Amino acid sequence: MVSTPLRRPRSPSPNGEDEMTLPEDYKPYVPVAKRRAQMLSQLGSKKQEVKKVKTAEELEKEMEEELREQAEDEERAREKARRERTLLQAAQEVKERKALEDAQKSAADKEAEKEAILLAEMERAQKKLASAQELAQGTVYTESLRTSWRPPHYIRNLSEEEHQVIRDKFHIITEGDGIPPPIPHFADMKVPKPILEYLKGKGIKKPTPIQIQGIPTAFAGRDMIGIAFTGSGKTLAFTLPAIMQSLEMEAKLPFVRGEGPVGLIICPSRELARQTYEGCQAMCNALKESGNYPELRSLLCIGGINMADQGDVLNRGVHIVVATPGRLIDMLDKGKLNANNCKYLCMDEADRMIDMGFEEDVRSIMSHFKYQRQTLLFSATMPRKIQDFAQQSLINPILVNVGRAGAANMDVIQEVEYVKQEAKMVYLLECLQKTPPPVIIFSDNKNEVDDIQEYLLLKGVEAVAIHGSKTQEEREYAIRSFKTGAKDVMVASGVASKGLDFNEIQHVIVYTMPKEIEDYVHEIGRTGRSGKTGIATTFVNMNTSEQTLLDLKYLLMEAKQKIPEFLLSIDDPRASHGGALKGCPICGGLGHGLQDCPKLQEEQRRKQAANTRYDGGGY
Ligand SMILES: Nc1ncnc2c1ncn2[C@@H]1O[C@H](COP(=O)(O)OP(=O)(O)OP(=O)(O)O)[C@@H](O)[C@H]1O
Repeated sequence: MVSTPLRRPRSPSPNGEDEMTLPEDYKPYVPVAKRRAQMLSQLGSKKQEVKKVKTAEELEKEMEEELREQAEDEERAREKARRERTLLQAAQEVKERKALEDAQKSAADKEAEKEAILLAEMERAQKKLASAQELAQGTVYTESLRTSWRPPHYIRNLSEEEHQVIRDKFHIITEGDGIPPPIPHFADMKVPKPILEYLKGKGIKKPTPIQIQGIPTAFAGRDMIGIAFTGSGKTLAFTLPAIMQSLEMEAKLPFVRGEGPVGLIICPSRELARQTYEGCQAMCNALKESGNYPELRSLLCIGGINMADQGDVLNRGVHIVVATPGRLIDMLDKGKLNANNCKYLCMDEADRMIDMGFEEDVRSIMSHFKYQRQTLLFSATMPRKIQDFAQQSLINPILVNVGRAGAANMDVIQEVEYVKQEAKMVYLLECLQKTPPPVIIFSDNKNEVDDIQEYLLLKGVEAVAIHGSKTQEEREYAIRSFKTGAKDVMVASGVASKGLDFNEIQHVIVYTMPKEIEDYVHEIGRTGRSGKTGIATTFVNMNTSEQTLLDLKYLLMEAKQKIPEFLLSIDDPRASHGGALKGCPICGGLGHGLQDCPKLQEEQRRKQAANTRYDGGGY
């Protein structure tokens, strides 16, 4: 309750002017010296009056005492005022600090709001991914595809809690409804024996975490988003289900000319497609050679090769097609292939596919489907765009995630070194001594790739080079000679070698740090594969942007790597906003927010360039 202060009525001022009202007990201030003088003069007169009662000395003493007490009272009052002032000041400081924090908090909130608007816009910009027929007929699938595969009895009998214990043990994170159980042994997945034998021969005896959860999920016919770090065995997790589906279909009714494929695997690069195709074909061969299974035929469908060479496969019906988008669309448009029987669609490196502008191509491929298919997206990173993409093309999907999307492989020892631009080439030679071959050197600049190769050749190092401007033959020669060990070093542009699985790379040298941390994760991921440890050395210098360095710093921290002093000293402007830092929703980088995402900026730049070209009448 608030009490109303009592106010005394004022008597009007005699001169009519407004006077300040003084309290009744008001005493004007008289300095100590003046009071002492007044008292002494009073004392003089009092001395005579009380002469008979008290001696002058006694009176003087009394006065002194009184004065001392007054002085002490004053000092106490001053002290009280001082204390009040300090308290007031402290309260003011607290108030100011709170106001500042509030302002910062609202800045962070504003940022989050902006991000939400941007993301919503991006979502709206994407159309539903479906075939022309489905769109025209308004077909909406609500249930996953059914397959005849079931986990073995003893696994089905385990409780959900027991399944979760296995997931936790292997750091598998899942999201979705009715998630199939994780299965930690290939044999329990009911994988055909000849394939098990083949895998064993390649040293693949136990499934990796992404395979433990991913293979049963795919075998059960569920749509899925598979996220796992580089080199964690994603390829097997999506080729094996394609083979199983093909076996099931072939067993029902053997494929004849013009039929198929059952499984379609799309990769962003020719090299990656070839590698996936070879792995797939090897498993099909193992089945056929066992004599107990029908022949399954796979087809490689990429630019730069003569499709007539695979005419035999096309003539007899094809079960699995591994393709790059451009050549696949060409084949579908020309009617050399059709998706009428296709039940299984997988996009490897889906994030890269979208980055490389294949989104429209994927839409175009989707438009060839007549019936529901099982769709899988695999990626080492999980930008927001993939989540949106999945939402538009997957039905009741399951997310299988091993480790944070975009995190680096923990089996890679990451060493970051500050090397001046002009010293890089010479230092590279020294750096090559760190490990025996094979070694991969990355640079995002094609000219730099050529320069490095030339320099190494001059220095007597057996090096090959690969980048986007090389011919198909040159690229294939480089990969072949490096894979077989004929060449010790491969100098590569990041794009040309994404997802490639080379044998036991000892050392990756990131000669020029890529702008996008995702690319860096892919590059260093060429080593430290299938559980082996590898080394990655990265050169940074003044040319590396602070934001990239910040992304790198957080990535190193997350992977519990040694952080060089110069990285430690970089402050994160967002850290002052307080609260935990969340990764960029676009690329997963930990050192920046959505608005500073280099990926988003690159995309906007591309769009702008395309618009400018269009406006300029270039088409
Ligand atoms: N269960 C396993 N046990 C041991 N090695 C395996 C297993 N599964 C796959 N591998 C091997 O691990 C290597 C990496 O596998 P893979 O290429 O599928 O990785 P990835 O996750 O696709 O990597 P990236 O994201 O870089 O493409 C391959 O040589 C593969 O033969």
